Amino acid sequence: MREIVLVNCAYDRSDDSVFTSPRTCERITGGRLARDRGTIYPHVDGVSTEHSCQAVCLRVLRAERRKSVSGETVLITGASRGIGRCLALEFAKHGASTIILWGRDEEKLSSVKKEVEESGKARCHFYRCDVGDREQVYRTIQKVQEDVGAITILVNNAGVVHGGALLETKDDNIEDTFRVNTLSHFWTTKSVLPSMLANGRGHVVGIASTLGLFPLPGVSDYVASKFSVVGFYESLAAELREQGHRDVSVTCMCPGHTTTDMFKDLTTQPFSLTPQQVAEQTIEAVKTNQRRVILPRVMHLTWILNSWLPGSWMRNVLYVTGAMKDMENFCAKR
Ligand SMILES: NC(=O)C1=CN([C@@H]2O[C@H](COP(=O)(O)OP(=O)(O)OC[C@H]3O[C@@H](n4cnc5c(N)ncnc54)[C@H](OP(=O)(O)O)[C@@H]3O)[C@@H](O)[C@H]2O)C=CC1
Ligand SMILES: CC1=C(/C=C/C(C)=C/C=C/C(C)=C/C=O)C(C)(C)CCC1
Repeated sequence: MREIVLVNCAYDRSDDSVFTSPRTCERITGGRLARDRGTIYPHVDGVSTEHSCQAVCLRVLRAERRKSVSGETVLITGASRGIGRCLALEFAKHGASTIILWGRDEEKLSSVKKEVEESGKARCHFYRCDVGDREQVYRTIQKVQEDVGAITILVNNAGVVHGGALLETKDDNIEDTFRVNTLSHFWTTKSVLPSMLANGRGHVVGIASTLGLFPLPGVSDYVASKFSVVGFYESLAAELREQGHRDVSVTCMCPGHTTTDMFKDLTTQPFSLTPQQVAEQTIEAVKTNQRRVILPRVMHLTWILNSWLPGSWMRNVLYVTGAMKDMENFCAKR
């Protein structure tokens, strides 16, 4: 691990990154750190200020912190299709030794297992598990640990959307949304965390959504479930840090609209992502220990403006871009 002293930096509290100033870093530190000018260091430890620092030295442990996923045992929920399937293939491509797929459709899981095994050297197993059922999650995790051993990377990806205006949404659907999109993250994480802490090695990843940061109309249960899950990862990251467990990391991914089955009726979205892009960025986030990732990056702006500007701003943008019409169609089909 390399230790660098950075001078004249800005610290971004949202993702723990430090930006070095392009001009003054060189002047103050001399030639030694010239190559660090204008660099962004993600996920920096040991920063005690939240503001721009003028000529303040920060001790930064970095670069060699970048980890590899090679040899890891990765459990992915909701891996039968969409983002989960791409995550399985991508982890295999990046050298994970064992991939464990969870879902409810055994036929589809079996076909993803085949794809993973054909794509490289990873071993792959699949288990039928409804993540919305707490007892099933506990039973299945135990079976996985007996069959395969300790899970070192957990990706909570499974999700559902029912959608529709609140008064037209069935109570059962609201409960299902919370069971799958939110509560399941508690059950799976509680099950794998003890072995991660005991082994001093692990990473818990949650696939949340930009809808966990700002709302859209017509999907209030989905939005609320994602806001909750973003809160879960924020709090868990803080808790592990406070307890001194620096070898177990937490990442919360917040992708915007992605071209899978889930929101396939949102047809005219600008800035849509492919599931492959989300999978690639997730692996990059794991390797660089990022706590929260918002995709595409332009959505940072939406999130900030939504907090600062009146609600009518967002409404107008959604009308002008056609996103509101799309949401209406989406709801009408539910
Ligand atoms: N699509 C989008 O625009 C975005 C999606 N996301 C999030 O990404 C994640 C993946 O979504 P995406 O790939 O698009 O969706 P898909 O609908 O394509 O896939 C959802 C996956 O979740 C699984 N799943 C659903 N319910 C359960 C359950 N009760 N138990 C176990 N598995 C279950 C499905 O498996 P099964 O075969 O069992 O149904 C499927 O594998 C979700 O959490 C979603 O909220 C985030 C941002 C944008
Ligand atoms: C807010 C906003 C937009 C729409 C975002 C949408 C429609 C996001 C959908 C996200 C989904 C479906 C997430 C699922 O989890 C635009 C038009 C890009 C312009 C900038 C402001």
